[in-house]
Amino acid sequence: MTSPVFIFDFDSTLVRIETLEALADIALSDAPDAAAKKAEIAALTDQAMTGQVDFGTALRRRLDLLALNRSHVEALTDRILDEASASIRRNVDFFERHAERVYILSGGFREVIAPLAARLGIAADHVLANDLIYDAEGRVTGVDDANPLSRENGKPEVIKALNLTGPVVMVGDGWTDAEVKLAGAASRFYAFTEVVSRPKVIEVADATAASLDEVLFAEGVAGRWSYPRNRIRMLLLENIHPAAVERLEEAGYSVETMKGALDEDDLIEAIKGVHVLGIRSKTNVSARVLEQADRLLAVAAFCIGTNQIDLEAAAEHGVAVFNAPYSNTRSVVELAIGLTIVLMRDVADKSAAMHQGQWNKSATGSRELRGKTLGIVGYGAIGSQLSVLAEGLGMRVIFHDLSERLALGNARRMRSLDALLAEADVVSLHVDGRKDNADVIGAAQFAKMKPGVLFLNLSRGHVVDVDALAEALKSGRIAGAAVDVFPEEPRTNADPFASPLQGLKNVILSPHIGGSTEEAQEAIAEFAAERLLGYLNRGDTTFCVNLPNVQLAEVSRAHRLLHIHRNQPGVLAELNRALSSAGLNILGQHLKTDERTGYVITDVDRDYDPEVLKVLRDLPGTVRFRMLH
Ligand SMILES: NC(=O)c1ccc[n+]([C@@H]2O[C@H](COP(=O)([O-])OP(=O)(O)OC[C@H]3O[C@@H](n4cnc5c(N)ncnc54)[C@H](O)[C@@H]3O)[C@@H](O)[C@H]2O)c1
Ligand SMILES: O=C(O)CC[C@@H](O)C(=O)O
Repeated sequence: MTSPVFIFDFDSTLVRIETLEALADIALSDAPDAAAKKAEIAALTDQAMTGQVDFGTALRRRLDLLALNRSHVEALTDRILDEASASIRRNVDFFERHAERVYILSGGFREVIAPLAARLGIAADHVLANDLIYDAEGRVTGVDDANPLSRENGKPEVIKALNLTGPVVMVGDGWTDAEVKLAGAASRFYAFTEVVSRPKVIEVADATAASLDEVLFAEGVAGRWSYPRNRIRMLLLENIHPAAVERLEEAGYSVETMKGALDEDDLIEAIKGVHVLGIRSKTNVSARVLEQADRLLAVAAFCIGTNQIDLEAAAEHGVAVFNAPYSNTRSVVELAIGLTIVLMRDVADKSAAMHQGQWNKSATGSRELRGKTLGIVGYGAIGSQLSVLAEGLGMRVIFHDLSERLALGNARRMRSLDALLAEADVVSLHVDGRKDNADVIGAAQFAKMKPGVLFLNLSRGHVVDVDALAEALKSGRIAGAAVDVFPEEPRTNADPFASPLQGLKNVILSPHIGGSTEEAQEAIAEFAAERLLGYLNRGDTTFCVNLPNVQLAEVSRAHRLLHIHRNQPGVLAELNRALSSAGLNILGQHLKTDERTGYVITDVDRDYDPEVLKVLRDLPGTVRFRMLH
């Protein structure tokens, strides 16, 4: 089959701007009547692009309004590469590979288009555009009237004159692009809507393309197993920072967001057709949810904790789970320090009293941090940072951890939890949320703490028996507590909150905000979005918490086969036998296993019989098979 000739419009298609509007911003930057002129130019662009004013008239009227000179045009030319539309930037490889069958056809100006054409590997004689005419002082006096592109219906005329052979595919956002198809100069016309969507153009188009990926997919250019990114649906719950949405959309994926968490039944409904789920700590991704998730490839916890996800069930379904293990740790540590000081000075109750009109200036029971012993339970990413900051404030630090951890500074490791509880003036919990950690601190542990101790939990709610904590506070054994996490937490800000700790003296309750700072949320969004992109685009499982971790480079001039299987004997041998009997040329292969799962990544030459893919999908032990190119 002859590969089609692709003809691309420039403005609002290859680039996300309209050239004349961008030139107006530059040329009219100091003009007193700039706003009115720009509005007139934008209206003329729109009228020309929807076919209400003929193109030649609109072009000349806009140039008259602008009073352009060479420096204005050069200023735009200099930055035009930065204006390339997102899906064009993603597919530079397509242009480079097919340059001899790609044309740029534009009512815009050749010199503005030239740098992007060069970047995409498109030869100068494949750039069909208007030529600006300058006077001796470098002022633009108009365009070359002999060029058909300066007139109404110029685009079809220029295409017909090329006498192209084989199918001709026109891609553009405007009416002048639709005219190419309507005049019979193109076999197929895609209304390109990534930058702007014009209903009148869509109406006459053969198909709508929200990105270049859609066009390539429909035309079978990138291989018939490719999948346009905008068809990959991502659902982000729990008010995830917009930086994630921005990054994922920029990469071409379709992202939907919701402010709160969903309960199991609502999540089961919402997850249908979703390829990627983003959550924080309040959405439970249970085995039942995973069972019903018909398209799910990955879950990202935009936080540290992953105890809300059934990691084993996810692995059994070949669903990769990622989190952001470090991005909010500093925020938690700062809050723990702040809360400790506030508890030591009883500031929260004193402040509440003052709001009621009571002045209680007293030093009784107020203490400095300096010289006190902080007992950290769980010396991981957060506990160990807290250790360093607390020592910096003059505290003595002791810690207890189930695993062997390097003691930082002068911190002392305690052999048992009991030994730590017996010595600490402040006990701060930073253990992970594994199920076994339920009620790690209960009545027996409170009884072992020093009388007058302060207690903090910023880890997970189920780790502490809250009724026992309430009793220990009421009895005065514990002088104060700060609790950020609870066994039952409201799913949204609109849901009610209840706890036996409410109303108790010197108790600070916070709504699970240890990691809720702008810095942390933005950093998490960026980190987790990158992990998702790495997995979707490259198969990279670095930081994946339930599949073997493999760090991978971009797929380059190869097809990448990703095979997740149960870790049972013989799968790799079977897989390689299938590849070799299909005559595939293997360019590279990685295998990583954990006790449950095997993950094989195989890069192969592009030429092979697609039937082999069916064999790989059906290999015994296969959990999931995916292909990238
Ligand atoms: N409040 C918040 O907003 C917030 C923010 C971030 C993290 N967190 C929570 O904070 C906790 C700590 O996070 P992290 O990133 O430091 O985790 P981490 O996994 O780096 O460290 C946890 C440490 O606790 C140890 N541990 C586990 N169970 C233990 C036990 N029973 N006794 C002693 N040690 C035990 C582990 O060996 C590990 O070293 C997690 O539960 C996390 O979900 C809360
Ligand atoms: O943002 C959240 O919902 C959870 C924050 C924190 O508990 C975490 O696990 O990182």
